[in-house]
Amino acid sequence: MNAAALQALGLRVALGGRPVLHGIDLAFPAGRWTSVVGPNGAGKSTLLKALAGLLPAEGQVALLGQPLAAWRQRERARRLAWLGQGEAGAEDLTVHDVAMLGRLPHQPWLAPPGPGDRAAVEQALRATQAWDWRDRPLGQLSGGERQRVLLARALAVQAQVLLMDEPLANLDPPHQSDWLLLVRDLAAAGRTVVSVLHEVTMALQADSLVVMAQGRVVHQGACAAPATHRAVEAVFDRRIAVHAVAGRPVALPQ
Ligand SMILES: Nc1ncnc2c1ncn2[C@@H]1O[C@H](COP(=O)(O)OP(=O)(O)OP(=O)(O)O)[C@@H](O)[C@H]1O
Repeated sequence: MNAAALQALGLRVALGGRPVLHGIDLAFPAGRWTSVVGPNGAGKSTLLKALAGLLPAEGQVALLGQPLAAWRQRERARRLAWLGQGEAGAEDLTVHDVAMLGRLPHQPWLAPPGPGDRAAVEQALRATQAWDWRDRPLGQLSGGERQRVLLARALAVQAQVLLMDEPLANLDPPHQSDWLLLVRDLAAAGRTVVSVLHEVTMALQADSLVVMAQGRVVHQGACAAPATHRAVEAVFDRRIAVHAVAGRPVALPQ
């Protein structure tokens, strides 16, 4: 049994005076990729932000066995990488400099990047096939190209835990496949990945699935388990059905 790399206990969040998460208990084991699915407004992004400590929340989040609040900020930033949804800013920075932002938690205050930082950035940009644009400003890239740079920034952190909100946004099918291979490699190397995905078929390629509705977890289980497939169909009002194609679960519209 794997120890939980990230854990939520009784997690509650209110936004604009309205409860959005109603007491979430979840454990994300080390070396596993978990996807989170559910209808619009279910609270998936809010959950991910609360797990990253980006929102005020009641209850507890533990990262690698320590409460989130007990970590020093830089130490925490080395261990938990974040890829948000539709992130703006840094338009004038080059692709290389954007990816280098992922190394900030590793660098002494005001020190220039060292060889280890440059190697991590090159590796991350090559992994997302963004290395060739390293001198271009972020603001000149297409939506999918930009997403690959932001993914590289998250990879460059080399964190034990990666949280990604809609990482496939704007990615074409080959780069979605690349992302899948990348995430599997990360999990095989002992990292913990949690991704919020609208692409249910992609989500079902994970190790385990969290199904959310109305601010609650309605199911958590292995992606291969028939009970998980039934929970996915139910949460989307049976407008999709999960079938096995070439031995893998695939969600098709009804
Ligand atoms: N700043 C806010 N103030 C008030 N309510 C908010 C705020 N942000 C989000 N909400 C509400 O919280 C609920 C959960 O939002 P969240 O973005 O977590 O859902 P989601 O499952 O990620 O949705 P989607 O699939 O549409 O991205 C929604 O009902 C949303 O309207």
